[in-house]
Amino acid sequence: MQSETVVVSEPQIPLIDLTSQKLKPGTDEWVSACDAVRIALEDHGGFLILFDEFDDKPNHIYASSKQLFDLPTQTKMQKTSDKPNHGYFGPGPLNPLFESHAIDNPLSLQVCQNFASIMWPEGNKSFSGAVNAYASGLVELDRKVKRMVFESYGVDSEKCESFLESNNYTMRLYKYMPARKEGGEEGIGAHRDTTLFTILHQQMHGLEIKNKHGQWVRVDASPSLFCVVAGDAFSVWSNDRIRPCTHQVTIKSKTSPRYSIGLLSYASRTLHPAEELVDEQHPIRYKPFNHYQYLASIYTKQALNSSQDRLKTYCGIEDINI
Ligand SMILES: O=C(O)CCC(=O)C(=O)O
Ligand SMILES: [Fe+2]
Repeated sequence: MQSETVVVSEPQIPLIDLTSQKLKPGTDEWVSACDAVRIALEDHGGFLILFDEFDDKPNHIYASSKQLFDLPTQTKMQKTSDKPNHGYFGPGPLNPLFESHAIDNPLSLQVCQNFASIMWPEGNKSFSGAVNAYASGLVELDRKVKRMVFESYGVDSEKCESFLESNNYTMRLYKYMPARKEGGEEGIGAHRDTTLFTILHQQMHGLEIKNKHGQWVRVDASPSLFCVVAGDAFSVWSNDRIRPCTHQVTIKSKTSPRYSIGLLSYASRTLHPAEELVDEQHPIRYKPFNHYQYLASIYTKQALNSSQDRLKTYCGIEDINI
């Protein structure tokens, strides 16, 4: 049953219902849903999902997130990462309202506990448990969506499972300070993610995604409403059948901070365009892709100042017919 709290202001982005009692693999409804997911991604690079297998975890995770962001800046900065773009971001001149933490491999309770013990020397079981449980629900959703895309493209399920095994997950917690201007303020500007997929959940509205008509679609907040956006790496796998979705966050509230959560997936092994998606009409578009090398390459000063398409610069193959 569709959750009563869901209101999508401008539903020009497909909304797919993956709530628990529906959609058993093998049924006609399942096959149509797989096609709907693929078409939404091909058309818009993203879509909205209703998913309700979280019980009351959203409240727990947001209470934990608030507790984390309330810590002193010095404490929060103690968490660093060897992986590019996987550390803590404090508010800066470019994004003055935005702050974010990354927890790499949140499916491991040990990792979540290690993170918590950097933030709270005595540990914080409630925090690590909430992050681990919410991440597990999001990973389940991510895998479901990817299986649906593979199935709709007719890619063998063994290949799909092997692809899923090679995905790395990072959970990001976000906080945005209230807007300082009448009419709202940019929380994070228009951008595309570098991931395979990013699954976003928000406690307060603010997320906007650009649909295939170039319109900004506002996504309302609800415990069971998620937004999937494809990132650069999925263009490589899909050989450009699926292009990344541009999105941004606009902060309207002048009183309350906005909290949101992202599950970001990365390829831990070299990624190649799927052979099923390469043919005469769709010549191969990308060379083998190393995700973490790619991240390291695009955050250099030179790359950040370049107007070229960052993915094509890194591993694009020129179309010999042009
Ligand atoms: O806060 C959100 O809803 C989205 C954040 C986002 O798009 C990002 O950090 O890449
Ligand atoms: Fe993003």
